[in-house]
Amino acid sequence: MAEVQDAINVGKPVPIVLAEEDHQFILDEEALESILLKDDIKDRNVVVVSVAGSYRKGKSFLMDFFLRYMKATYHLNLINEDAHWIGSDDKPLDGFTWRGGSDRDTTGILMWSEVFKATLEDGEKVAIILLDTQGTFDSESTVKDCATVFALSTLLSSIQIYNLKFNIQEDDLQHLQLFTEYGRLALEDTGTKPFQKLQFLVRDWSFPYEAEYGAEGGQKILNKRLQISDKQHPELQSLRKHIKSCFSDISCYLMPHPGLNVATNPNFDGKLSEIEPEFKQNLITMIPMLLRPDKLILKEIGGQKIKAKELVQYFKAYIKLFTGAELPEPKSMLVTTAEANNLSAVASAREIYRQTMDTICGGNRPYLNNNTLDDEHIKSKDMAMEQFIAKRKMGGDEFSESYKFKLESDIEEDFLKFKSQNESKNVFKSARTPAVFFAVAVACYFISGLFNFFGIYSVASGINLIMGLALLVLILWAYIRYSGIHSDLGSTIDDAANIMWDNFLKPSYEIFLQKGLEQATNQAINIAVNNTTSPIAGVQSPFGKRPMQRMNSHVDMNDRFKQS
Ligand SMILES: Nc1nc2c(ncn2[C@@H]2O[C@H](COP(=O)(O)OP(=O)(O)OP(=O)(O)O)[C@@H](O)[C@H]2O)c(=O)[nH]1
Ligand SMILES: [Mg+2]
Repeated sequence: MAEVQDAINVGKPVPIVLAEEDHQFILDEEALESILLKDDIKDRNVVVVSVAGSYRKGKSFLMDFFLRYMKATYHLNLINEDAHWIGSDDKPLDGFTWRGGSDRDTTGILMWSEVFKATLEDGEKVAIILLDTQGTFDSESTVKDCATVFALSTLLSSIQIYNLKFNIQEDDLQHLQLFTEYGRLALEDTGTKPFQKLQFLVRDWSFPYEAEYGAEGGQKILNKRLQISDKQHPELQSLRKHIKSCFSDISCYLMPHPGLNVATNPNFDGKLSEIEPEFKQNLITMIPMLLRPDKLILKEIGGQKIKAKELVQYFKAYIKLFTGAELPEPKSMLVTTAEANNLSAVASAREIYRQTMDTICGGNRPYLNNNTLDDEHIKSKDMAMEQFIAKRKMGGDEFSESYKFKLESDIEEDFLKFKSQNESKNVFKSARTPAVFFAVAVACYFISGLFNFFGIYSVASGINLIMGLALLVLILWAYIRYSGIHSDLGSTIDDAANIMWDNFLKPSYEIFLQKGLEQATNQAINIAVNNTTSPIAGVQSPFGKRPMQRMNSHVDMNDRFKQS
C-alpha cells in the first residue's frame, strides 16, 4: 500500500493551454513538447482522457482518483488487486489541484506531466495522457472561452468525460451541441463521426429508486434523454441527432453523493475516511471501466491513430484555429436570438422598400426624372425605417442601432441599383454612344473636306482615318448590343463615348447653343424695340442697356395711360 502512496507523489499538473486576461488562449509549446516528445513516449499511439463541464462540480477531484488508478495500474502493475488502487483511508487527495468554495479554480487546460505507458492486449505499446480542463460558465469566461476549452479538449481526447451535477438537463445537451459544433468547425467534413467516446458522468444523482447508481442506471437515463420520437418538436429532435452524430460511443454513469464532508466542509482534504462508502465503491467500479487496459480507446483523427509527437502538431494547429479570426464567434443565447430578430426585421423592412420602389420605377415602369426618383426614394425609405423601428425586437434599442445603420446602407445600395436601372430607360442616354461616334465621323468628314479643298492632303487623310475608326467602333458597338457578347468591350466603348461627350462635345455644343441663343435673343429684341412706339424708338443701343430701355418705355406707357 505504501508503494501506491509513494507513486501518487510522482508527476505534477502542467498548464499547457493558458487562459490570458484578454480572453485569449495560448499554448505553452515548450511544456507540451517536454511531456510528449520524450524518447520513450513520442512514437507511441496515444489514449487521451479528458474531463469537461461546468465549473465547481468536482472535475479535478475526480481526476485525482483517476491518477491513483493510473499509477497503481500502469506504474505498479497492481491490476489484479482490484480495489487497492484507491489507497488508504487517511491519505489526503492530491494531484490536479482541487478545492472547495464557490469561485472557479482550474483555468485553461492542464496535462499530467507523467505519461502512463501501457501495453494493450494485442501487445501494442501506448501512452495514456490525462487532461483536466477549465470549467464552463464561470462568471469570468465568455461563451467563446467556454466553447474553446470544451471544443479543444473534445477534439484532442479519445475519452471525453462530460461532468454534470444532479441530472442530464436539456440545457446541458444544448451546450454540448454548441460546443461540439464549434469543435466540428475545426475539422474537415469526412462524413464520419468526428469525436470518439463521450462519457456522461452525473454527480450527486438523487433518484436511485428510478435508475440505480452505475453504468446500467446511467444507460437507462441516457436512453431516455437522447430518445428521438416523432412527437418531439423538430428542434429537440435535431439536437439529439446532432449529439449522436458527433460521437462514436456515448455512455453514462450515475454517481451517488459523496457526503456532506466532501460537499460542504472547508477543511476536507480528500481523505477516503470522510467520503461516503457508496461513493468510494462507485469510484472503484467506474474508473476501471474507462481506464483498464482492455477498455482504453486510442485517439484517432480522420480514422488515423495518433502518435504522441503528432498530438503536439494537432494541439498547435487547433489552438491557432480557435484563437484566429477564421471561426465564427459563439455567442450567448440572448445575443444570438437578438441578432436573428434584428436581421429578420432588417430583411422585412428592406423588402418593403424594394416592393414600393419596384411599383414606382421597377423594370416595367417608364423612365422617371432624377428629382422625382429621389423624392420617391426618401418616401419609401422612411416607410421602411418606420416599419423596422415599430417591429418588436430582442436586445433593446442600443443593440438595434447598428442594425438600423445596416438597413440604411442596404437601402442606399438598393437605391443605386434602382437609379441605374432607371438611367438605362433614358433613351437619349442610351443613344449617346452612337450619336457621339456618328458626330465624330460627320465632323471628320467636313474637316477632311476642308483640308482637301486647301490641298493639305496628308492631314485630310489622317482625319479620314479617324472618321473610318469612328465608323468602325460604331459598327462594333451595334454588333455587341445586338449579339449581347463581349459586353465588357461594349461598356468600354460607352465609357469612351461618355468621356468624349463630357470633355469635348458637350462643352462645344453648349458654347454653340449659348452663342445661338444670344444671337436669336438679340435679333428678337431688336425687332421688338424697332416696332415699339417710344421716345427713343428707332435708336440702336448696345445689348447691355436694353432692359433699362424696356423698363423706361414701360414707365412711359404707364405715365401716358395715367394722363389720358
Ligand atoms: N456535491 C459534490 N461535491 C463534490 C463532488 N466531488 C467533489 N466535490 C467537491 O466540489 C468542490 C470542487 O471540486 P473541484 O474538483 O475543485 O471542482 P472543479 O469542477 O474542478 O472546479 P473548477 O476547477 O473551478 O472548474 C470541492 O469542494 C469538492 O470537495 C461530488 O461528487 N459531489
Ligand atoms: Mg478544477
